[in-house]
Amino acid sequence: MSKLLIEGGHKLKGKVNISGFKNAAVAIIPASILAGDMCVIENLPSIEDIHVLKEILEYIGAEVELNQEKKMMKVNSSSIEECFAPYELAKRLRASYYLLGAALGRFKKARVAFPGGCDIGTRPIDQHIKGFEALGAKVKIDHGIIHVEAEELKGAEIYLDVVSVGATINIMMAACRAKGKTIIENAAKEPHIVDVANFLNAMGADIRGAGTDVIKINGVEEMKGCTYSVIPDQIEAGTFMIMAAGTGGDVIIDNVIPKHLDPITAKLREMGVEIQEYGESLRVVSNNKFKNVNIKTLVYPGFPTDLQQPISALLSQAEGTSIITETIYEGRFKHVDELKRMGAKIKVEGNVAIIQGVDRLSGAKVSATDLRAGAALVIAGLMAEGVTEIDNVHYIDRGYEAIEEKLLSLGAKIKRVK
Ligand SMILES: CC(=O)N[C@H]1[C@@H](OP(=O)(O)OP(=O)(O)OC[C@H]2O[C@@H](n3ccc(=O)[nH]c3=O)[C@H](O)[C@@H]2O)O[C@H](CO)[C@@H](O)[C@@H]1O
Ligand SMILES: C=C(OP(=O)(O)O)C(=O)O
Repeated sequence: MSKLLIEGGHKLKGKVNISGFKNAAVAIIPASILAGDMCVIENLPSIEDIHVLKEILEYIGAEVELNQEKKMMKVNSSSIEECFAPYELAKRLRASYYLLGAALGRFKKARVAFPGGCDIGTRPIDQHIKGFEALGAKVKIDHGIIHVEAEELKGAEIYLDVVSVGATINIMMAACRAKGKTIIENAAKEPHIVDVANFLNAMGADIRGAGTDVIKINGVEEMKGCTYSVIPDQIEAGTFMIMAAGTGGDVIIDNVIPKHLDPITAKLREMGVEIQEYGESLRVVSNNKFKNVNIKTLVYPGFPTDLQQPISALLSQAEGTSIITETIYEGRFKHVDELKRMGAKIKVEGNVAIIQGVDRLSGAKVSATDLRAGAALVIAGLMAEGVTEIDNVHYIDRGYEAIEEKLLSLGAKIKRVK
């Protein structure tokens, strides 16, 4: 088991390159099986979730070559005959459920055990099921396995009761191979929805409207392989912006799509952080003094829930009282008890965290309870006086490529120990 040791109080300076978007990549890899052909996926982040997906695709019979140096994966899915992802594999990440939509589209059938992912509250899949059923599939849950099967998939109008990233992507994938037109209303608009739709279109799908709340998909008879490059990681970029701010740093966050970062940029500016935008990069300059702000997590283009935990670490050193309202996941405050070990003053009442800023956090032994909780603790460790020791680093490795190397190159004092 690895731990991260961080000596706080060092200003981050320099330039950091943002990797490919985890949440887009983990959908694009399963989506690649829709074609039954060779797909080349570029700009992949080197993170644990990608390795797990490689194992799953190989298990179901695909030929997969992952070139870490080139950040590229080749998937030849022509040899897959059916899709069964057992518990041991499916539970290792959330995105295993994308095999349902992709395999339903291609084979009209799939069996996938319930997915895993971060424990941040209840994560139902009723909207995925509603979408598959609307397309004509029968869905059965038996001994922890989700079975989907259709004689024929037919385009349908589907109104999502809840705006769901996963359900939007899953339905979009299955609908690519349905007969006729599917319309998803109240669809999610996150940047990775657009990226997955662009990838599917590059494979020959006919999807319009991704990025708005109405997505129209005309089913196609055939799809083909393609080469595609994943967009930069909005959440990794936001995390580094917060790290730069929290250390009173001056950092260029390179290889980003600044528009995707607008909700974070706006909040950091409100807190008094200076942010300049240049084409594909942002410069974050901070004087280490932060005004209190209120934040409500919302679907895109609102403030992303995935950055709620990281920014709460920063707010723990802001002037006065800040209030965070978490509207997406009721269990996303597990990091608060860990921040309290470091001297943060935070009270959680239901889905609201009331943060009373303190002058300085102090390094302590803490534990990552999930991916973004881990990121929050790294931020707290960088800001704190003394040494912070973070265990359960495997959560962080699920979603951040080479976090300590990137931080070391910016002047942080961080080391991984076994
Ligand atoms: C791999 C991936 O991309 N993960 C992201 C994805 O997760 P994920 O796709 O699982 O999250 P959803 O967008 O589906 O969930 C949003 C909300 O909808 C609810 N819901 C969802 C599906 C459903 O069938 N029924 C239902 O009620 C969930 O409980 C939650 O409250 O979007 C989340 C919200 O931006 C992010 O935190 C995750 O990082
Ligand atoms: C919650 C997250 O991931 P997942 O949905 O893969 O658990 C995340 O990326 O913050």
